[in-house]
Amino acid sequence: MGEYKDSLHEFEGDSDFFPPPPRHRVGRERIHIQKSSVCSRAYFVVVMAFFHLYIINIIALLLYVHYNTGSGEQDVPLEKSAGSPRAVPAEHQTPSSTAHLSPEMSFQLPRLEGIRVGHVQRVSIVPDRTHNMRTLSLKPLLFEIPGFLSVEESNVVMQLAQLKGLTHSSLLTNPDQEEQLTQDELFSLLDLNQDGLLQREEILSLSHSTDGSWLSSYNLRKIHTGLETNPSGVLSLQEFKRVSGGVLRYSGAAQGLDGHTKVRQRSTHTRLYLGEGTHHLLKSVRNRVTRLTRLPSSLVDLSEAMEVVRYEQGVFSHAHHDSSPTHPDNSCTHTHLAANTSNQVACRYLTVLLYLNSADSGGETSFPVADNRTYEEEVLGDLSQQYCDKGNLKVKPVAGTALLWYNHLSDGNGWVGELDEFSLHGDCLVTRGFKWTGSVWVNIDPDQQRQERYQRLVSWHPEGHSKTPEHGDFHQDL
Ligand SMILES: O=C(O)CCC(=O)C(=O)O
Ligand SMILES: [Fe+2]
Repeated sequence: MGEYKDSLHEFEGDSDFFPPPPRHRVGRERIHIQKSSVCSRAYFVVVMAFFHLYIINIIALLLYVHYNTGSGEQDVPLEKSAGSPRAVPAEHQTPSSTAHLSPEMSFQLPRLEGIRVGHVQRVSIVPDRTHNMRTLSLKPLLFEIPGFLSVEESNVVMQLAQLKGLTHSSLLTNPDQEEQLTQDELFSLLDLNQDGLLQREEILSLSHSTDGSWLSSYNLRKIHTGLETNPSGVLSLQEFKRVSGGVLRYSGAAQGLDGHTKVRQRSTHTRLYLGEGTHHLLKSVRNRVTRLTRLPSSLVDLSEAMEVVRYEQGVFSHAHHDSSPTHPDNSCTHTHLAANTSNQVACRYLTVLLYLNSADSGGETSFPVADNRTYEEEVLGDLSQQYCDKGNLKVKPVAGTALLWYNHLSDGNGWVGELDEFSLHGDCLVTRGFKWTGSVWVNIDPDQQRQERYQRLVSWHPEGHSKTPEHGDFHQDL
């Protein structure tokens, strides 16, 4: 402190040394002007700096909002171009626009974002209007789109299905076929990867067979318990026969809830082709699915035909997955032409389920483990109808509403990854009236190269040009 004072005094002394500035007005003003110009320059620099920062912030904010809400992108379908998805304005998209995957490009499948449960985003699936899409769950990634079809359009789809003719699934037409599947055959059906052993994933995923029959919860539990208590954690054919103890039956008419197989009964179905040459409404359904999912149209175009199902009162199906676990030994039913393996499984990357009417009562679609992280422990034993009462999420059928969910996770590189076990779902008992649905499955092989080989194969043309695939015959009778 003392030092400070001294130096201060020194300074004061020094200042006395200099003659005081002339005490006239002009001099004082000049000094004043110099000071204020320095101040205003500094002030100007600071203000400009803040102004620039402000502008930069605004630009950054606008960019953030643009890219995070997908504004502009939300309303357009994606088409593949030069190796990356490119936004194509809705009005430029034609029903025949195709986006072919090419082997030299590492294409990434666009995937919708759920953000959070209850989040609503606007989507454009038909020109000149938008729809609300609500996130129902994140695991599985599941959305609801009311008004995907108008009520009139839904009626037309039901009429088209009736015109085509609705049939019972082949195994169910003859109740005498009940005992026709032996345990060996059933084992072979369950053994998805055909390695001669039943793994837990196989039992979890294949409670659903391609013929529309379902294993009962009783049988599933029995097999699962046998598998869990087996030290090896898998079941050979002999072990399978031992644990299933002869009571196992696979197909046939319903046998009540006494623990035996109960199958989807009194439901009839047909397939409606969505490709070129079909009814314009069905082509429009395909285009809406393409625009909603933002997948390349070639993937949607080459997918299986829409399945229309009519459920009568008293009908339900057990919980199941629409797709199959990814396994190198499996080939997808849709791409097996381009594969060497003999084991074919359904590869359905996503499902778009259309409610064609509002069932009078019951008939909800239940996702028993949606967003439930404790599912492993509690669900498998409850794959019977109880999943309806206990299910985490139940969606009531409303005419024209569509559900979209992903049956597979992403593999982290923008392609199809593991089966999402949380996509387990089933339809609850229709307690009054009828229920009509249309299921559109987009088939994508988890093996990207095989998918590409397949697409090259089906779009091959004798003149050497790859053309829009003419696959009418190919899919007509799926
Ligand atoms: O009808 C439903 O609610 C679900 C139908 C379904 O899951 C299916 O057909 O795979
Ligand atoms: Fe399903």
